[in-house]
Amino acid sequence: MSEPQPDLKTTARQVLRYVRPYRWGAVFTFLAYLGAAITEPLIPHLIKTVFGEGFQPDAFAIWWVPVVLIGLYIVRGIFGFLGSYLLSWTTWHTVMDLRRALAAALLKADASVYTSLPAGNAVSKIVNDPHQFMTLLASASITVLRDGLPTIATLGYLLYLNWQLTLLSLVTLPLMAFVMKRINQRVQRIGALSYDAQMRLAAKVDDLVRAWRVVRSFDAAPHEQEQFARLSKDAQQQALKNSATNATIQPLSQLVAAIGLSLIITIALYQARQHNTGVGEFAAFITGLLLLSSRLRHLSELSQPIVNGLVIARACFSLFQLPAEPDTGQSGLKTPVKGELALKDIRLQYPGADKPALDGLSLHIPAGKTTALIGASGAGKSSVIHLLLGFAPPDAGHILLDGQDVAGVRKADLRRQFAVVSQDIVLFDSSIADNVAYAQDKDPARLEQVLRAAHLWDFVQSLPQGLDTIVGANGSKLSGGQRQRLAIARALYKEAPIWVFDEATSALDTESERAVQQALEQWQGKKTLILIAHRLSTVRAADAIHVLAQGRVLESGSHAELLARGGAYATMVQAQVGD
Ligand SMILES: Nc1ncnc2c1ncn2[C@@H]1O[C@H](COP(=O)(O)OP(=O)(O)OP(=O)(O)O)[C@@H](O)[C@H]1O
Repeated sequence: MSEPQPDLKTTARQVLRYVRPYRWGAVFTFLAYLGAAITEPLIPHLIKTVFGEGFQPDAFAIWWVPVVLIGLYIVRGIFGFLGSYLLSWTTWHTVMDLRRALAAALLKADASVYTSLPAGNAVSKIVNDPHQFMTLLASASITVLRDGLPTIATLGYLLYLNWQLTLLSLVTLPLMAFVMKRINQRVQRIGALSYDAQMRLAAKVDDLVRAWRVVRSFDAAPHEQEQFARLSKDAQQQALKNSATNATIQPLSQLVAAIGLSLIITIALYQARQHNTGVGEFAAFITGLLLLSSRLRHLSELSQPIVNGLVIARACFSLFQLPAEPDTGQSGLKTPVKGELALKDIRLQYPGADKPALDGLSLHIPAGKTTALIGASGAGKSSVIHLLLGFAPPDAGHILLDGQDVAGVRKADLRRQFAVVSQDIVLFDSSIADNVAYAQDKDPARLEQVLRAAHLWDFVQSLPQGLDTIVGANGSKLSGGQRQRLAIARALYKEAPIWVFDEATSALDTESERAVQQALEQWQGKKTLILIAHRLSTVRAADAIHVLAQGRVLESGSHAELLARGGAYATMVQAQVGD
């Protein structure tokens, strides 16, 4: 996310693209505010009539004044309501589309993105930012409509009353424009710094929630509090700088307006004395001018929400620049997929790593058999799974599924063949049934079958809400073993020919693990099972065991064969038995 930032005009065009589908909302908002604006010059006109004619005995009936005035404000009120409701309608529809598009960009981002994007920042960018910048931009549009349209109307009326004087009153505009330009540049720079400071704060809060157990067990609350306070102070300082810059806008614009206004009133008064203009016309002109100057002041303060809003929009749109996961595969898989895998001379080096994770690895995983991958931590076992699922392409070598090179296969087709229980269990804050039948239809009979196989059925039955029990954020209401078993049930529920269990039973007691293994026997011969485990008792019944070391296969065979060989596997078994 360190590419050069687009300028704010590009960002503004991008925002407008999202508003375009709701342009009729914007058009009707405009019309409502136009209606309200048209009533504006009627006020000085009314004053002119009251002052100019109202004091003569044969003038209009007195009751006419309250009727017209109240009527005028009722009409203004209706237009005002419609204007602000329609603007909200347009804004919220745009926010919804923006959020959808941002979430879509995140969902198709490359796997590498997820190692560098803090979840808190993603939340902020997708949930908060669109609302925040659209609110700022909408408030700016309201000012444009509420103040811009009456400005034009009043200006027209003033030109009609006294065009020379009106033109003279516009001399302060270039001065105002110059002052605003200088301030805007500063608002833009400091706004971006303030946004970054807030993102760092969001990332910290994300850490605090995720790591609460570590924080407490290390008694590190004061340490975290101190770090949070530092980041928070940083954000506050940037925000204050931002406010200070924004706050200079008002006094400066008022000063410029006051200069212009005093000039005009003096000249108008002089003209009135010279030409003996009526009191009514003078009063109308000054009232109009005062209304105009306050409107113009509001308009001059407009740049602040616009620049601030666009700075946030630009930062939020950085999600659109995330590299999407490449999916160059064109073909599907030949069905039915049996689930035979072959890895040939595979090399994989993660970006930024100084040595390859897999280095000339070759493996054959027969269909319908249980294949175990074992080896020391960092040997490359999970990296094999990373590649099998197409999260990254190998730097060299080929992966074949049923003899077909997967490089040419569409990612979705490939991934449909795998059901994975990974080392880090991820559960959704939803019901047990939702977690098991994730993104699929719920079939009660199958739910029971897989929950029984995962040795979790009795537990689910004992819960008052049963399958509808909500498991909490990432399954926080379950024990470690229950979370693992739920993840196993989810994998079993998916109709995939290949199952991958990466340390899937590490949190289970021996008895539960054995029960799960026995239950899995009903699928024996029908599924390809890849087991990764540190606990060697978990893999001893596997059809083939491959020992990995430093990204390649060290030795392969069944439990008995490897024991007989007396190599690395035999040493590992002895060490664990010794333990
Ligand atoms: N995203 C990543 N970026 C950089 N290096 C990585 C990344 N993921 C893994 N590695 C490195 O690749 C090597 C192999 O890691 P891998 O996770 O495949 O090992 P493993 O055998 O599964 O280990 P364990 O038994 O501890 O899970 C390690 O040296 C690790 O540091």
